[in-house]
Amino acid sequence: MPQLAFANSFWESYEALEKPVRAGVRKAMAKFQQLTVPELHADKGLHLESVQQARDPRMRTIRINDFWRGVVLAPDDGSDVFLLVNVVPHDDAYTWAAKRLYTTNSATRGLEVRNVVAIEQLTPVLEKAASQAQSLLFTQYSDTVLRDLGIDQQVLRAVRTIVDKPQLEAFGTLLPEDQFEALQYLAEGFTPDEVYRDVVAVRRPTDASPDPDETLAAVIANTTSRITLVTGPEELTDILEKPFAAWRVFLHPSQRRIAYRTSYNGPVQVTGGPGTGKTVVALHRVKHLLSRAPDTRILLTTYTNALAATLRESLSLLLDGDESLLSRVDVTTVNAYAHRIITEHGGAAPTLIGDREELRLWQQIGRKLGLRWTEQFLAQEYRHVVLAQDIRTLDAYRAASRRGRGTALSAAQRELLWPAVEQFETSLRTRSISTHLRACARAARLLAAVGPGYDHLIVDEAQDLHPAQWRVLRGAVPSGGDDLFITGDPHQRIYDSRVSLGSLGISVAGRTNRLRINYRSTEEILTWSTGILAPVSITDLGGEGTDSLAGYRSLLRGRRPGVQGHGSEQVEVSALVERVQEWIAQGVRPSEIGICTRFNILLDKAYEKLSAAGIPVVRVRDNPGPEVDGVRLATMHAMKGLEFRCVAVIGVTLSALPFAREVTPREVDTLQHDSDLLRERCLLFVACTRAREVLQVSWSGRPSTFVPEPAHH
Ligand SMILES: Nc1ncnc2c1ncn2[C@@H]1O[C@H](COP(=O)(O)OP(=O)(O)OP(=O)(O)O)[C@@H](O)[C@H]1O
Repeated sequence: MPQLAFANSFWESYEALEKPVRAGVRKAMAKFQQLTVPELHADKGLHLESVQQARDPRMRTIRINDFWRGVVLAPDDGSDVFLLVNVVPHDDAYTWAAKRLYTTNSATRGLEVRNVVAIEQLTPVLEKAASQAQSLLFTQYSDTVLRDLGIDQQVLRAVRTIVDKPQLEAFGTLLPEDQFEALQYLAEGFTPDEVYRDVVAVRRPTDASPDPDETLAAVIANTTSRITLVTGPEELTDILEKPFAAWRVFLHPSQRRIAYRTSYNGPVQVTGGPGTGKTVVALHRVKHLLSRAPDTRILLTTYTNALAATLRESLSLLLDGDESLLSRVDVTTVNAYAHRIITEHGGAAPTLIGDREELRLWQQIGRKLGLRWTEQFLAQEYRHVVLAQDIRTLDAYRAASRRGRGTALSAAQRELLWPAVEQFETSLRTRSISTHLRACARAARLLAAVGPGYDHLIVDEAQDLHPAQWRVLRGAVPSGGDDLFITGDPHQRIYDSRVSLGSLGISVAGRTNRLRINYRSTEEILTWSTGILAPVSITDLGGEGTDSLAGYRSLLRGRRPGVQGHGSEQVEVSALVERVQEWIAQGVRPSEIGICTRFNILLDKAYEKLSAAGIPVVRVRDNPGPEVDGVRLATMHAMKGLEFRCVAVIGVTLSALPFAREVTPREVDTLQHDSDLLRERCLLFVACTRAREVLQVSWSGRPSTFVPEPAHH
């Protein structure tokens, strides 16, 4: 019986097909599993036919319905794996197929495809242009170096014409995949050795010796990063019927290398810009760790309840709903975990209060003690010094470093301030209430006494955790190999937390990894959004150095973000309604549209106007499941970790971002002032990077100064 394999180029077209066409694809595919090779060739319905003047003699098309044809690579070497590469409208199928050539990469031994006709046509033209060019992108690498990385003769000739990175990217869709990727890495400044390690070695089978008789089946088996092989009928049904989540199967080698490394001898850190697949890598790491021992217990944490719910769903998808595996993983937020520890080991858990109530309490205490400091200052001192360092006595407070705080406090002032801390804590205790962070501090102490409850801990969205929360996490697993796997992006810090992981006993030295390819957004969205952060520098995840988005890129292309000012808020909201109607008319499902604002007030207005126009709307904070219809509305904070095909960020006005009330005045504390401003800026960055295909940013009156030039005038 022949076997069937799917190239990732197929999924992109399959996902966009209408239901009846998909059913046609399934039916056609099933035949490949039922018929013998001669029967396949003879089957009238399938109508497997060769493509005239095809550059690759193995190209065939099959009938899906009157309008659609599948493009198949058929083995001609006696092996029996057929590769389904695309689904294309009838008239285009032959031209598409005729131009493509599949070859084996000499270094990775994987199957790659190129648009051979286009490369032939373009190269002479580009050679002419290149002879005039000031400099060329790959001059510093010899032919031998490039050949060792798998670059073949035709590509080499093309490579010698490439002037700069944009030209390389433009060429990208024509070039064989592995070769293109090796070139991209070189263009990013990686050394040939690094490229060999990260792109070639990870794919190359260990026993790969040049074998001229290698069959198509063998080469397909080498190409796990781009091709899925389907063996049985159930597997076929399964793969074609489930919503296709590419990330379940096609990890980028840089992702795979991190997620499936057998073991690490301590905490691991994975960073990368928005949409680079950090969460995906975290999920695959869970899968790997589960497979290593039959009784390991894993804790997977994230920042919000909504994200925890999504993580649970994704994990179930990745583990095929296998309860024996899922039952060994707890997915929760750090705060919820702390709460559980307190109820399990410390008796009744306190009622938790929010920031506003906390400030009110500090205000009362400050007044009662006649202190000159504002309630903000007291709350920040408590958060960034007392809780951050787990300080419990005046002596400890006297000796404490106040690094990161912008105003000095003399010994006398500390003595004056400390009674406020004591009163605050007493007041919480007597009323059986607590702040989230103080509850975490308590949970960390309890954990230290009872000992860790898990073997491995995976932490997603790590950039916003406070030292008190890190102490809880540190206590949840024993120190040692594969204890902590930490993913996060310091560019997305939107809460006021600063940590030094090293000082919390979490050393990731020698175990840091960075992801650079964005799988979520188009390059246009990414470039524009990155502009928001251009003027600032960002402290890295561990709190010791700085981080950057160098080399961060997307392979997706689309429209440039729409950036628009309006005369009034009312006009802005009306424009929003029209835009959403347009998107829906274009076939975008309401649940694939996200709308966000800095404040709930504007969000409520948008809610009303959209509902009045008959558009279904739901609020993200109500945790609508994926099956619930309706445009998603959220504040920028609640957008963390989510993604939508179309995103409208509205109300990006001068007075909303930065929001003055959330920014500590410079004269109260300069460092806090700067960090508050940065946090507001990151908030806009987070909001904009939720968009997959379309981003629309708007304001009324004057725009926020965070909106990158030239839109901002
Ligand atoms: N190897 C892959 N192949 C295809 N899609 C991928 C791959 N890796 C990630 N994705 C997709 O890219 C999107 C972003 O992934 P993910 O949410 O893991 O990124 P992230 O780095 O955690 O983002 P953020 O920091 O913005 O929360 C998701 O839609 C995910 O399914």
